[in-house]
Amino acid sequence: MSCFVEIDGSYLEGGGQALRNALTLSVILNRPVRVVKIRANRPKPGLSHQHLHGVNLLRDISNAEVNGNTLHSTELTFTPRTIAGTMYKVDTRTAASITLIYQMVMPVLLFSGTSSRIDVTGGTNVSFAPQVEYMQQVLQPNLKRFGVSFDLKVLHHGFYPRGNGRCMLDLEPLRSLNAVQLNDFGQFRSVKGAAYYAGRLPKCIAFDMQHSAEREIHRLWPDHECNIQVFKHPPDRARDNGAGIILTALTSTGCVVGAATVGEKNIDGHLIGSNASCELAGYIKNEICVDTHMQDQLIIYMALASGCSRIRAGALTKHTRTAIYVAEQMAGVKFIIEYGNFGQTLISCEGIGQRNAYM
Ligand SMILES: Nc1ncnc2c1ncn2[C@@H]1O[C@H](COP(=O)(O)OP(=O)(O)OP(=O)(O)O)[C@@H](O)[C@H]1O
Repeated sequence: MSCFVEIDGSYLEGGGQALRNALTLSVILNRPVRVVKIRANRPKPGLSHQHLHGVNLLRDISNAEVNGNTLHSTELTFTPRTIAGTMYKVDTRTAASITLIYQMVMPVLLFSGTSSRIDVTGGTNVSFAPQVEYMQQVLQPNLKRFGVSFDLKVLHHGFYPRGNGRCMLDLEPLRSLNAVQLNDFGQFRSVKGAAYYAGRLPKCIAFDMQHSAEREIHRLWPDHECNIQVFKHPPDRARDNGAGIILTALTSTGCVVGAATVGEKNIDGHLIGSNASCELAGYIKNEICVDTHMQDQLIIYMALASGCSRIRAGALTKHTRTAIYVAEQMAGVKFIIEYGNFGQTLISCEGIGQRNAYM
């Protein structure tokens, strides 16, 4: 009988997330894994640069035996041996998302015996991935509740198609993860945000994003603070053209929900600002504690935590269902979903209480 847990990479979302979560849990739980039909639902299936660099970084961290770690590979086996936290450096030479590489290795390094520093060159603000500012402003406060402490520095911003961004992630290990209760929205307090532009793009793009977003929030909540700063990344910190917006809403109970959009070709600043603010307004109106993108990113932490975590989210995304599928297969946990009004869901899970074997 095979000693590998088999994960179907085509299940539901069928993107890179099943692969990332499967390998991350494989290392933490020391369970060999085989991932088949990798990214089967994407136009170019198999491992792309981002996934391959993530796999190879995890291989180095865990001294794993890996088969199938080549570009476009649709199947791989991964047998981890250890967790070695220290300094690692990755240069993707593309605009591969830096934050998605961090998404893959961060939970693992929490269970190592020492502090780690991961220096990655790639894309800092690219579509279909968390922007670095989202990681700093939304992921960080949410993970803090689990007891996670990290510092993310952006040395250089990098956009599609050239990349050239560079970040440094410093991470402290922990003994175990706390369970979290992220189900009390409390009172909406304020919106903060940043509209940025870089390279040869005109500043009106950022002002359009700012005006549209502020107008929408002020229209709905005229008495609440809404402060969106406009700024240009200086040329020594961002060589190429790029623009985007990051908004966060804060509540009296410490919930932080975010909406972040990166500008693509023919950027319409008004449209970007209004899309991001409408998304954020939806969370505030429906008292959602965990935004659409944070949902799937917290599943792995809930599965590993000591005790029962509960998060109040909006409609479940395919990414979240995929993350739940992988966590249930790999860690033997069970996620319970309760449905409320206005598309709200309460996601709960009794975590396995994973202990750090190196501390
Ligand atoms: N605007 C956004 N803000 C924050 N997080 C985001 C945003 N867009 C996507 N994400 C997150 O990025 C991750 C994307 O996972 P997904 O599997 O789709 O990407 P991927 O690995 O690049 O694979 P693929 O290329 O197969 O789509 C998810 O965790 C998702 O929540």
